[in-house]
Amino acid sequence: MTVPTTREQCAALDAADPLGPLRKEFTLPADAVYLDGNSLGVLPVRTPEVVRRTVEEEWGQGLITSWNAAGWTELPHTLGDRIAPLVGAAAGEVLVCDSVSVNLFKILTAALRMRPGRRTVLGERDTFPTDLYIAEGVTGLFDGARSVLLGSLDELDEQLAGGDVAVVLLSHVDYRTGVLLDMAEITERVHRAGALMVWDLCHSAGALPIDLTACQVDFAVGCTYKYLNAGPCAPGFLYAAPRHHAAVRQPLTGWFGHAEPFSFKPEYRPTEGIGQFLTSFPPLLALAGLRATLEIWEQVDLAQVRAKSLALTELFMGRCAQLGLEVVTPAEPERRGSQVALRHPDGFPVVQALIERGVIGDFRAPDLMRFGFTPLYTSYTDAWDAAEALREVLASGEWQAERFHRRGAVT
Ligand SMILES: Cc1ncc(COP(=O)(O)O)c(C=O)c1O
Ligand SMILES: Nc1c(O)cccc1C(=O)C[C@H](N)C(=O)O
Repeated sequence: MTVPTTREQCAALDAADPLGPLRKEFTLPADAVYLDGNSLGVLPVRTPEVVRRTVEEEWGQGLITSWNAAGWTELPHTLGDRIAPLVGAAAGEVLVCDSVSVNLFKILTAALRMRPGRRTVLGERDTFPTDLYIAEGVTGLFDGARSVLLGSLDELDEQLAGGDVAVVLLSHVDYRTGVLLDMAEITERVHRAGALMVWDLCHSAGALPIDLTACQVDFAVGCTYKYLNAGPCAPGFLYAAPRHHAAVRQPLTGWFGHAEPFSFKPEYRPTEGIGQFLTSFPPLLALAGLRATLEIWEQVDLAQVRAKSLALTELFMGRCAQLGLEVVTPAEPERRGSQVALRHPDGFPVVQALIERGVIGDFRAPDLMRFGFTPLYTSYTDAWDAAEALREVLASGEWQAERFHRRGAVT
C-alpha cells in the first residue's frame, strides 16, 4: 500500500478499510484520538450488557447455581480456548487466570524445576520490569540460581554457550521501543542450547498474528487488557506446550488446580493438562469483560490487523520523521510491533500537551513518547490527525507551560 500524503487520501483508505466496520463496536472518547490501547484498551460497546447480565442475572438471580448452570467453572478453560487461535495454540493449551506477573512466577519456577542441572534465568535488561522482578524473586528461591540480564540480544549466544541457562524470558514486542523479535529463530536458538523459552506476549497478543505452535514455544504469558480490550486489570493468560503438560509442576498449588477440588482431600494432586496452572478462581466479574470482547475477536482476521497496523505505523512514523523527530521504532516491518516510539528530551510535557489537544499517547522514561495503534478502532485519519497535533504542539512550544510538567502516580 502506498503511504497516504494527504488527509483526503487517509479518509479514502478508511472508507475502503475491511476492518472499518468494527470501529463501531467500541466506545471511543469523544473528540479524542486514543493511541494508548497498548496500555489500556478501550471499552467494547457490548461489554456493559455482558457485565450487567453477569452481575444481575448470573450472580443476582442464579447465585451459586451459576457455577454449573452458567458455565462459570469452565471459564478459565473456555476463555483460554477462545484466546488460543489469536496466539497460534490449540484448545487445552491456554488458560485464563491471575496477572501476567503471577503467571510468570508459576512458569519460571516450573521451568527451573524442569532443568535441575541448570540455574540461570536469562532476560533482557530493558524488558518490562515486572518480568525481571519476578525472575529475581524466583531465582531467590533456588540454591545457586541467578537471573542474568542481557544488555542486548547480541550477547544471547555467549550466555547460552555457558551451558547453565535453564530458561530464557523475552518480550515478543518491546513495551518501549516497539521492537518485534523473531520468535521462531530465537526459540530455535534457545532450544539448541538445551534451554526452555518463555515469551511475554503483552504487546503482541491482538496486535499481530502469533504462532506459538509453529515456533515450538515452551511457555508464554500475556495480558487481556491491552489490545484485547477486556478491561482494566482483567486477568492474564498463560500458554504451556502440550508436550510439557505431563512433567510440569507449578508452585502455587491452590485448590482449583487440584484434580478434584470438591473432594476436599488434604493432599494436593494436580489435575491433568493446562488446568494444573490454576491456583484459585480468577475474579468472575472481570472475566465478563473478556467474554464480551472475545465475541468481537472471533470476527477478526489477524492478517488484516497486521496489514493495517503496519500501514498506520508507517504513516505516523513518516509524518513524525518529517517533523525532525527521532523515530526509535524500526522501519523494517518484520521488526516492528504495533506501536511507535519517538525520542524527545522533553517527551513527558510534549505528551501532556498532546493529551490536552485530544491525542492520547503516553511517555516512558527516560525520553520516549509512545503511541499505540490498534487497528480495530484506530483509523488512518486518526494517525494523520495525531501527527498534525504533534506538529502544532512542537511548533507552538505550548508544551513548555508549567502545567504539563506535573506528574501523577501513573503515567
Ligand atoms: C510486557 C509486560 N509484561 C507484564 C506486564 C504486567 O502485567 P501484570 O500487571 O498483569 O502483572 C506489562 C504491563 O502491565 C507488560 O507491558
Ligand atoms: N497495567 C497498567 C496499570 O494497571 C496501570 C498503568 C499502566 C499499566 C500498563 O499496562 C503499562 C504497560 N504494561 C506498559 O507497557 O507500560
